[in-house]
Amino acid sequence: MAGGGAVRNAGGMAEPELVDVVVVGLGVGGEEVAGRLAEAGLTVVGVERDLVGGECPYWGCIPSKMMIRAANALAEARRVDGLAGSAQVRADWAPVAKRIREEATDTWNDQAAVDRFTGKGGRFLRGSGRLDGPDRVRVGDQVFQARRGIVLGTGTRPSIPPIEGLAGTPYWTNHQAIEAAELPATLLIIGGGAIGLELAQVFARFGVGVTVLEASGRVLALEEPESSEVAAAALRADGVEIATEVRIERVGHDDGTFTVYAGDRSFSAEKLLVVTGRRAHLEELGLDTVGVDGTQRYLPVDDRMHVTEGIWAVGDVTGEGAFTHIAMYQASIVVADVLDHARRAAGGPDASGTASVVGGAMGASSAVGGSMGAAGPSGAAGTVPRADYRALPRVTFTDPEVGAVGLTERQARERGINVQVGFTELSSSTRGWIHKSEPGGFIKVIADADQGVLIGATSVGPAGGEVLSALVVAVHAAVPVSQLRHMIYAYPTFHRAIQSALNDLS
Ligand SMILES: Cc1cc2nc3c(=O)[nH]c(=O)nc-3n(C[C@H](O)[C@H](O)[C@H](O)COP(=O)(O)OP(=O)(O)OC[C@H]3O[C@@H](n4cnc5c(N)ncnc54)[C@H](O)[C@@H]3O)c2cc1C
Ligand SMILES: NC(=O)c1ccc[n+]([C@@H]2O[C@H](COP(=O)([O-])OP(=O)(O)OC[C@H]3O[C@@H](n4cnc5c(N)ncnc54)[C@H](O)[C@@H]3O)[C@@H](O)[C@H]2O)c1
Repeated sequence: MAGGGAVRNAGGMAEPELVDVVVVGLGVGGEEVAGRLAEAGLTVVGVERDLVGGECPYWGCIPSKMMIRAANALAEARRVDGLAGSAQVRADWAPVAKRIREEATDTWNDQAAVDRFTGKGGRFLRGSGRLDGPDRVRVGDQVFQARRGIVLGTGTRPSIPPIEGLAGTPYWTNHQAIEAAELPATLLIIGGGAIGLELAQVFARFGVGVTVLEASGRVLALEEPESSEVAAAALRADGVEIATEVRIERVGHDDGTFTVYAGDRSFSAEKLLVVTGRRAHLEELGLDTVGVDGTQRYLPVDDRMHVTEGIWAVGDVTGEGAFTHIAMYQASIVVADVLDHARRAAGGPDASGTASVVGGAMGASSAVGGSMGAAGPSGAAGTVPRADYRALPRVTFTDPEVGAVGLTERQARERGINVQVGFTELSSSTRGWIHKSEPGGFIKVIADADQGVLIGATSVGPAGGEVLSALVVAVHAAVPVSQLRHMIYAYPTFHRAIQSALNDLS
C-alpha cells in the first residue's frame, strides 16, 4: 500500500522520484482524477492522509442521506393518521447507525477504495502531501517530481468560530454527528445552513430535542427567502426550535451539559454540533514554493482548473461550490486537460486536433489518448471542456427538499439584470393539493427579460430536488421561456407547477 522508501543522494537529501502525475488529496475530486489518469496509462501517485473518498462517503453526502431516508420513512408513517387509517411508529436509531457503519463506511475503513485505485494502476501513499517547488510534491521524506502535472484536491475542514470557551469542549462536528451510535436526548446546533438543517430534522424525527442557533436573519440564508420560510416551518413542525440573529458570546460545558450564552439568552443541551461552514487549509500546501499566495480563502482556478503552470485543483478547495457534483464535474475537466497537456508534450495532436511537435516519449503510454473519449462533461471526445457554473444546481435534502439552480432573485437584481419573477405555490397545483403535505412548497423562476431565458429557479416540495432537473436543463441550455411555456407537462405531476410559475413571470 505504501509507496516505498526514499532514494537519497550523497548529501543525504531525498532524491525526487520521477512520475507523471501526483494527486494530493483523494476525496471525491482527487480520487476521480487519480483513478482516471491511472487508467489512461499515466504513472500516478495518489496521496491521502485520511480516508480515500474524502468527506462525502464517510461523513457527508452518503451517510447523511441514509439518515434522511430513515427519518423520512418515520415522517411518512406518521402521516398515515388522517390519510389512511392509523399507524404506531417507534423510532430506533440502531438500524440507521448499523447501516452507516456496515453499508456506507465499512466502519470508516477505506481499504476497498484504496484497492479500487491501485486496481486501476495507481500507486497509493498514505500521508500529507505538500508542494516542494515547481513540479515537486513532498510526502514525509519522499519527494516526487511530476512531469505531467500536480493536482490538488485537498477539500475543506469545518470552520469553527472563535467563540470563547468552545475550543475546550467536546463539541461535535459533522464527523461525530455521523458516527453517533446512540442519540442524545437534546442537541444544540450552531449553524442553520445545509448541514445544520438536514441533521436537525433527522435527529428531531428520531426524538431528539433539537435547537438550531443561526447568526443571520434566516436559515438557508444563501437561498431564496421563501425557501428559508418553508424550511424553517417544516423543521418547526418536526419540533425543532430555531433561533435566528443569535450572537453567541460564550460556550460552557459542565456536568455533561453544554450551555451557549447569547446576550440575555442561553441555551442548554446534552450535545453541541458546530456546523458553521467549512474552510480550505491552503497554508498547509507549500503554495509559496510555486509562487502562489497560500493565505487566500480558496485556491483560484481558471476555467480548466489551472492554478499555475503544471498545477491543477479540483473540488471544494477551488471555492466554486462545496458539492460532490462540482468536484466530479471539475474532475472531468482536469482529466481531459492533463491528458491534453501530456499528449501535446509528447508531440501528439492537441485537443483541437492540430498536430503540435512530432515525436516524443508519450507513445509508449498511449492509453492516454484512449481515455479522451470519456473526457468531458460537455463537448465531443477530443475537446477539453471549460467550466461553466451558470447552471449550478444544489439540493438541501430537508423534507420538503429545497432545490435551486443558477441565480436567486437577489443575485440577479444585484447584477443589474432586467429581472422577471414567476412564483406558484405547490398546493395550488393538482398534485400538490392531492399530496396534502404541510408546509408545502413552491416553484420560483427568475428570468432575464432581455434575453427571454431563465437564469435561476427554485423548486421546494416533496420531490423538490427531482423537479429541479427540468429547471436545470432550462437554465443550462438557455431554452427560451416562450418554448418552456408551450411544452406539454404531464398531469398531475409536481413538475407541472413549473408551467404555472412561468405563466406568472412579470
Ligand atoms: C454532512 C455533509 C453532507 C453533505 N451532503 C452533500 C450532498 O448531499 N450533496 C453534495 O453534492 N455535497 C454534499 N456535501 C459536500 C461534499 O461532501 C463535498 O463537496 C465533497 O466531499 C468535496 O470533495 P473534495 O474531493 O473536494 O474534498 P473532500 O471530500 O474534503 O476530500 C479532500 C481529501 O483531501 C485530503 N487531504 C487534505 N489535505 C491533504 C494533504 N495535504 N495531503 C493528503 N491528503 C490531504 C483529506 O483528508 C480529504 O480526504 C456534504 C458535506 C457534508 C460535510
Ligand atoms: N445537500 C447538500 O448538497 C449539502 C448538504 C450539506 C452540506 N453541503 C455543503 O457543505 C457546505 C458546508 O455546510 P454548512 O452547513 O457547514 O455551511 P453553510 O455555509 O451552508 O451554513 C453555515 C451557517 O452557519 C451560520 N453561522 C456561521 N457562524 C455562526 C455563528 N458563530 N453562530 C451561528 N451561526 C453561524 C452561517 O450564517 C450559515 O447560515 C455547504 O456550503 C454545502 O455546500 C451540501
